[in-house]
Amino acid sequence: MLDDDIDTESNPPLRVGVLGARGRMGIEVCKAVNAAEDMELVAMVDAGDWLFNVSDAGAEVVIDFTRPDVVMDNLHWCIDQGIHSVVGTSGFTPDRLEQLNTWLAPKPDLGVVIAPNFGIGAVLMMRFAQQAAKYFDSVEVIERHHPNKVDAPSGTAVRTAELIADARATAGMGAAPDATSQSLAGARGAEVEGVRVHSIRSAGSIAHQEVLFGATGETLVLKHDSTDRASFMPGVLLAARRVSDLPGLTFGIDTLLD
Ligand SMILES: NC(=O)C1=CN([C@@H]2O[C@H](COP(=O)(O)OP(=O)(O)OC[C@H]3O[C@@H](n4cnc5c(N)ncnc54)[C@H](OP(=O)(O)O)[C@@H]3O)[C@@H](O)[C@H]2O)C=CC1
Ligand SMILES: O=C(O)C1=N[C@H](C(=O)O)C[C@H](O)C1
Repeated sequence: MLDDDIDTESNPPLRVGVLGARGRMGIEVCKAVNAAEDMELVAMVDAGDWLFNVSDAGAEVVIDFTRPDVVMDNLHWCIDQGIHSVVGTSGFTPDRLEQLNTWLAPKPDLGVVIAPNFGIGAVLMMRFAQQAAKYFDSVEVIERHHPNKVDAPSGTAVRTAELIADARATAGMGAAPDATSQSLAGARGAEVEGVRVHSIRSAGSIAHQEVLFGATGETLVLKHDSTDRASFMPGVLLAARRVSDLPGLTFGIDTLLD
């Protein structure tokens, strides 16, 4: 559904390098790139491997699913090398995005696409949450992930909370009127721009989120489940195909879907 018209006759395959290639997402990305007729997987790099494997192999686009603590160094290197990047790794604060813009400034033709979530359903959930936000006084985000996730809250939950907070501010709404008092630290979750976010880590889970809205006499629950990491691949491949035509920094894949 997200496939572009792919002309494999006249165009040489897109040369792709994957960072974090031995991780949960990296393995899935390598599989998806290998299966894409218009792409060639030219480099697989994981912790301890030499980044220059990517440039030596002539990669045009790097796909990074590594860790929040290493992704900025990877991106700095890719930008220096003039390689476009598609990034799923979480942990992008406004400061980090500003830093990336500084690094990108002298490279006007280079593209970086960063998405908190490449799943189409998750992108729509965030969009719907943003639309619903101004109609409900109460809102909380509950995310659930596999037990080995390194960060909490998830990047998706943070982005969802930011979008909700923006929509509430635009509508002139204040903070949610609900009690924040707690007799045990953490019971009311973490606060992201005034929106409560709750993180669950559990065996048997992959990536799940609910956004719970409340108003007098009614609730609205937006729920999204990634039950397989394959769910992220159409979005990742779409971004890889488009990134060279998107100079500068693109945050989220919303604009690529419309
Ligand atoms: N945007 C999206 O749609 C999605 C985003 N994610 C995000 O992607 C990231 C990765 O998730 P996941 O695959 O589950 O994590 P994993 O821990 O399974 O994979 C990360 C891999 O990167 C490796 N790595 C560490 N440092 C480097 C480095 N400097 N260069 C290259 N590789 C390195 C790790 O090695 P080692 O284990 O030895 O450290 C590991 O193999 C997370 O931030 C997660 O939140 C996940 C799913 C979807
Ligand atoms: O670590 C994961 O698994 C995921 N990470 C991303 C996030 O932090 O939001 C995207 C998705 O939720 C899966």
